[in-house]
Amino acid sequence: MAAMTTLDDALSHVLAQAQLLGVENVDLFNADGRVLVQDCISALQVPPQDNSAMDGYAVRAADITATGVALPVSQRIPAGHVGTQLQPGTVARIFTGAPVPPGADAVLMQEDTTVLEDGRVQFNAVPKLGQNIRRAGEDIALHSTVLAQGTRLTPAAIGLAASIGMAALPVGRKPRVALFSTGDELVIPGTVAPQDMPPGHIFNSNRYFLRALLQRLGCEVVDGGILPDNRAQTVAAIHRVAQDCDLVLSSAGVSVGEEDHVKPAVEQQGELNLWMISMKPGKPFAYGKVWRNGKDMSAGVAHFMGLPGNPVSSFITFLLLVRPFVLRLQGMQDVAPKAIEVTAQFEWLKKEKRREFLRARHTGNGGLALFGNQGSGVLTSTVWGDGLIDNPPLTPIQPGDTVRFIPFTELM
Ligand SMILES: Nc1nc2c(c(=O)[nH]1)N[C@H]1C(S)=C(S)[C@@H](COP(=O)(O)OP(=O)(O)OC[C@H]3O[C@@H](n4cnc5c(N)ncnc54)[C@H](O)[C@@H]3O)O[C@H]1N2
Ligand code: MOO
Repeated sequence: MAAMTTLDDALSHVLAQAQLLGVENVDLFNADGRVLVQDCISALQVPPQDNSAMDGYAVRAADITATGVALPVSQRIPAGHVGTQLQPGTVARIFTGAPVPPGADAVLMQEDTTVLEDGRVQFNAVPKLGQNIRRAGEDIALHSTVLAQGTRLTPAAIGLAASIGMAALPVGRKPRVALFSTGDELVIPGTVAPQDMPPGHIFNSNRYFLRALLQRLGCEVVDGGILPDNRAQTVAAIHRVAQDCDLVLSSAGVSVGEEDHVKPAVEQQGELNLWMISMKPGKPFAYGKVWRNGKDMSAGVAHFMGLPGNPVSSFITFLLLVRPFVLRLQGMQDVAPKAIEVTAQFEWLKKEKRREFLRARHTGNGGLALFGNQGSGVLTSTVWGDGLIDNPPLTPIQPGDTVRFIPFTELM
C-alpha cells in the first residue's frame, strides 16, 4: 500500500488550494462567526471625552485636601449633556458616563458625601487626582486598528465594531457547500420509528452534525441528502452540484471496498489529490477537485472533500481538515486551533502507528480523563469529551504525563 500522507502535509496541501471566494458587506446583526477581510480602523476615539465612572461630584482636588470640607454645587451634568468650566470652590453634580467639565480633575462617588441642609455638599473622603475619571481614548485611540483583517467575528468583536460606529463589515463570502451522505444502510431520522428500524439499517447521524458544523462556520449548505451505493447515480449527483458549489463534501464511501463509489465518481470527472492520511480515526479522508463541466478544468472546479463514514472519523476529519479549509476560503489566515498542555489522569498503552486523536475531558482537579471506548463508531465519546488529545504515533500515555489537548471550543 502507498505511504500515507501526514496530517500536517495534508493540511498544508488543502490550505494551499483555498483562495478567498469573494467579499460581501454584512450588517452587524448577521456578522457573528464571519471573517473580516479588511482591517477595521476607528475614525474616533473611545470614550470620545473624559467622563465620570461614578454617580457623584466632579471636583477640583485642590479644593478638598481634608475630609469635612463642604462646597456649593454650581452645575448638574447628566449623561448626554456637557457642562461648563468648573468654578474654583464649587463642585458639579455628575452622573456615570457624563463628560467631566473642564477644570475638574477628580470625581467623588456620592456614597462618600453628605448633602447639607443649605444645599452644599460635604466631602467625607479626600479625592485623588484623576480619581473615577475614564480618560478620552483609553479604550480606543483615534485611527487605531480595532479588529485586524482575518479576524473571525465574535459577539465581543461585533460590540467593539459598534462602539466605533460601524453598522456593517466587509466579510468573506459564504462558501456554498454541497453535502452528501452515502450508504444504502442509512435512514433519515423521522422517516422510520426507532422501534421499527429494518435490520441492517442505521440512522444517518453524520449528515446532522456535518450540517450543523458547516452552518456554524459560516457556510451555506446545499443538502444533497443520501446517495445510493451506485456509481452512475453518484457521478450524476456530484456533477449536478459541482456547477455552482465551492465544495462538495461527502461522508462514507471513501474506503477500499467495491461499494465505496465516491472516490471513483470524483476521479471520473476530476482528480483526487490526497487520499489516506496517517491519522486515527480518519485514515480514508480524500481531497480532490471536480471539473464543473465534467471534462476538464476549463470551466473551473469545485473542491471535493470525502470524509470517512464512521461517525467519529467523519467528525474529527471535519474539525481538523474541513474547518480550517472553509475558514481559509472566507479569508481567515490563522486557522490552527490552539492546543494546551494538560496532565493525563489515565493510562493509554496502545501503541498506534498513526497520529491519534483521543476523546477526553477535563476532570474537576486539573487533569484529563479518557473516554473508555475510543472506537470510531462511538459518537457518545464526542459528546462526553470536551476536546481531543493529539497523541503522536507510537506514544503510550501514563498517568502524570503531559499531553497536547485541543478543546472543542477551538474547533467549532
Ligand atoms: N479493508 C479495509 N476496510 C476498512 C478500512 C481499510 O483500510 N481497509 N478502513 C476502515 C476505516 S479506518 C474507516 S474510517 C472506514 C471508512 O469507510 P468508508 O468511508 O468507506 O465508509 P463506509 O464503509 O461506508 O462506512 C463506515 C461505517 O460508518 C457508518 N456510516 C456511514 N455513513 C454514516 C452516516 N451518515 N451516519 C452514521 N453512520 C454512518 C457505516 O454504516 C459503517 O459502519 O472503513 C474501514 N474499513
Ligand atoms: O480511520 Mo478509521 O477512521 O480509523 O475508523
